Amino acid sequence: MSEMSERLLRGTSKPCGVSALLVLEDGAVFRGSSCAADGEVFGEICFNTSLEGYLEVITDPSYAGQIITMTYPQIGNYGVNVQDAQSEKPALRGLVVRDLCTTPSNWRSTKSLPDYLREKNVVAIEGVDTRALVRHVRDHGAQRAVLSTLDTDEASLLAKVRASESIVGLNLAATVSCEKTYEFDDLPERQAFAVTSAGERRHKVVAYDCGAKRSILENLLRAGCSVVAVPWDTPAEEVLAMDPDGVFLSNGPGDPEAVEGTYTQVEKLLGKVPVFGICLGHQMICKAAGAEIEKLKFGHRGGNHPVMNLLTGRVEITAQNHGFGLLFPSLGTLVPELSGGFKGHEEDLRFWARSRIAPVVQNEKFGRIRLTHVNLNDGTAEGIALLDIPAFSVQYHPEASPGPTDAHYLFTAFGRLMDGRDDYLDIDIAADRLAGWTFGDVTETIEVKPAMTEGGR
Ligand SMILES: NC(=O)CC[C@H](N)C(=O)O
Repeated sequence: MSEMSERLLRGTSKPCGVSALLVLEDGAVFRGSSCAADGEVFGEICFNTSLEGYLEVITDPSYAGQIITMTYPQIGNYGVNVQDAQSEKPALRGLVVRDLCTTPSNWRSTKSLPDYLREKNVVAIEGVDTRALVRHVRDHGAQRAVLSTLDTDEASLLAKVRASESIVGLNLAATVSCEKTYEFDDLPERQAFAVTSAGERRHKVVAYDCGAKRSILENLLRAGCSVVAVPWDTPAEEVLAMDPDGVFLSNGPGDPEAVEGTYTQVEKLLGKVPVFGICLGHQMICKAAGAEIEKLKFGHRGGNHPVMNLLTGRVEITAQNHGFGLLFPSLGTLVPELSGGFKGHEEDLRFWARSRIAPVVQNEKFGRIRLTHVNLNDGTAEGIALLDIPAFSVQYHPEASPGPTDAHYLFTAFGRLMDGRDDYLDIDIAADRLAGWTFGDVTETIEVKPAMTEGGR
């Protein structure tokens, strides 16, 4: 066979590296070559369908405890721009790709992705049939996995993975939270935003950092907040003593049940100060309200998840990264007069999207809670708003990074909530975006720069 046809068969133009093995707990084996640091790592296998934004994914602290598979076949093409990183140190356990690019081309790139991964000691495998792997995970569900460049014996790795720790029940947020309280005041100029500087500081926000992506904190600055980040288990009394206008609950990794140190504090904060939660932060509000959280079969991770905003009927294309989700009926009993006359819960929440109704439940602790957002792919809950208390949250990522920016209006909404407005979620999403994410009331005209995607790519 010619060298070229061999390359075509392997789907990569690089010589084979050290052999590496990915073994799942159900016995599935995927062979490939080591393409970054050497080692043996254990974690939950998951996949992300984003077409770009690999550095943001790799550095998102929410991936602690997980081995990520990127479904896009070539990863690393535009190299590494450290400004895109969401944290200093990747928290993921390992990376699986079809083909890792060693010769990037982009004016913003300072190094290749394999060099960055080696520098950060991330174990990675390439040459894997990622389509087969993703189909396997979709059919058989998320599970424990081991990725090794040291041991290439399938039986030995299978025994090790079966003896490894599951992320269910583990408090991973504690491992990526900040150690002490700090002020976040760092807004690098990004090409993608018409608004490159922090807004006028109108609100003081205390942010629970359970592994916050920096772009979320940056967006709070753009939205006119000053931001003080506190560790995941900071007592509510300490937070209230700082006299904030609002409390933000960040994203974070792992099983929300295990993050009791946060949600028990959130329970005390709700009703005393406006609260906004994203992803794990959303789950913390749900847990504080006594709701049940389910583990999804294989999670939502990618940049094109359609979500309907039930208040407006508009569909947002959203960035997502979660493996657990709210069971909406567990929040309380349906209030028929606020739910289009319907008396019973629907398991598939797309029923409400089809009916164009944003149903309301009566929660034992916090009164009326409205379902505001529904995932149109699988009918799971994506957002809630408390009606008797100033608080709302979404399961997806309005900050994107990476992903579409349709949901940036939620940062505007948080500002309006802190202003005491009842109509805080009543925002013309398109106008909000076109204003270049001014995060204020969209009355002034602002020059919109042509690059409208995160990172200017
Ligand atoms: N990005 C996040 O905050 C993830 C939330 C949670 N750890 C989950 O996987 O469901």
